[in-house]
Amino acid sequence: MSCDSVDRREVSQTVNDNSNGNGVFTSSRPFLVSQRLQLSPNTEHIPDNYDDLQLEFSPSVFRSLERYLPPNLLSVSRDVKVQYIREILARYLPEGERFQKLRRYRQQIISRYQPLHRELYTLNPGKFFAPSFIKAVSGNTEESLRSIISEPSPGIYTFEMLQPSFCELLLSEVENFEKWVNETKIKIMHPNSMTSYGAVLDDFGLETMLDKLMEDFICPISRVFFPEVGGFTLDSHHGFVVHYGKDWAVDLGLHVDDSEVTLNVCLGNQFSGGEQYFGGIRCDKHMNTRIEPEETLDYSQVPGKAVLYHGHHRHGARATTAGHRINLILWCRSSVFREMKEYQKKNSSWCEWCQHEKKERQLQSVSATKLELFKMEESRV
Ligand SMILES: O=C(O)CCC(=O)C(=O)O
Ligand SMILES: [Fe+2]
Repeated sequence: MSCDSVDRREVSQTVNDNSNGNGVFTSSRPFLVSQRLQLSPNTEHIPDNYDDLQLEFSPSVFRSLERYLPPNLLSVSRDVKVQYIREILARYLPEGERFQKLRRYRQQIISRYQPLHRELYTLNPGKFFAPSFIKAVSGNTEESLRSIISEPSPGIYTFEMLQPSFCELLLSEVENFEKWVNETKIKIMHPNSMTSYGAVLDDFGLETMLDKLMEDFICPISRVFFPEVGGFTLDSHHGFVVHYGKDWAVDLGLHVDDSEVTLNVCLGNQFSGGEQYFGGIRCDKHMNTRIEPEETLDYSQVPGKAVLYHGHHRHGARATTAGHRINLILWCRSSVFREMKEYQKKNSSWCEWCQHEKKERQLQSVSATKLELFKMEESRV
């Protein structure tokens, strides 16, 4: 089942790059603030005109909200502003209405788009996955999974997953879809507010296949490695591809995903650079805290190979310096976990900063108690 559609908040929450304390993770992309409006308008700014666009809210709403955009977004293209403002406005639509809208949007695309490789639309493990991956998941034990999984840094799991022939087919399907979008001039939604270069696979018919992939192949892994965020109850996803290179995005700033667990698989092609970097797991409250040296990891993308991580494991992508890199991303969510509001708790068991603060508090309290005891001893002597 997929109810990602109800929740089109697939906006990565971005971390202010300057606040990580080491200055390594800078990015040339403009999306370096959380997706919010400013408290007061920039009265000097002259907004764009939105009259020619068919939008679900009046053009005047876009014009007036534009003045409230974060300063670094005031000068980006109108398309990017539209996307940003639309996603903020969508939060105010009743949930049912949002769901209907997304269903209609998908229906419109699916009824018009002719898939190139129909065999991609039904999950076929033998054709899609590496035999070692199928064997490990069918084993369904921590031991069988660990036999194919590496953990280059705590909480980051990598493994061979997709067959080269599947990657090629999916790349060709995405290319075909994007060509069709260009030809028909249909307006499609970007994967999220940080990523304008890419396509949402769920929007053109791959939702059911990806749902099955998550349920049958990712859940068994996240059940073992991510129980703290409901890894055994993943029940919806947001699936998309992202493009990097000269004609696409260059890099991606440090951020967390709107997911409990994220699967990221490189599909190809030939490229240099584009490493994914990581900087520790943080809850919303501690997103801007510094990265500890032991939390950093640079992971080089290899076609067919997957990386699986906690959605709040901060990460970004280094510049793809040559060629074209395309990755398949699956943001996996658990409605049970979200319902429990576990991630809004004061102290998240999985946030490394919350745990660090908790330890500090315990140490302080032990020292204070010791000091008091010492004072009492002193006064008795
Ligand atoms: O560049 C990548 O592979 C990571 C993309 C990513 O983190 C995202 O789209 O949320
Ligand atoms: Fe991400």
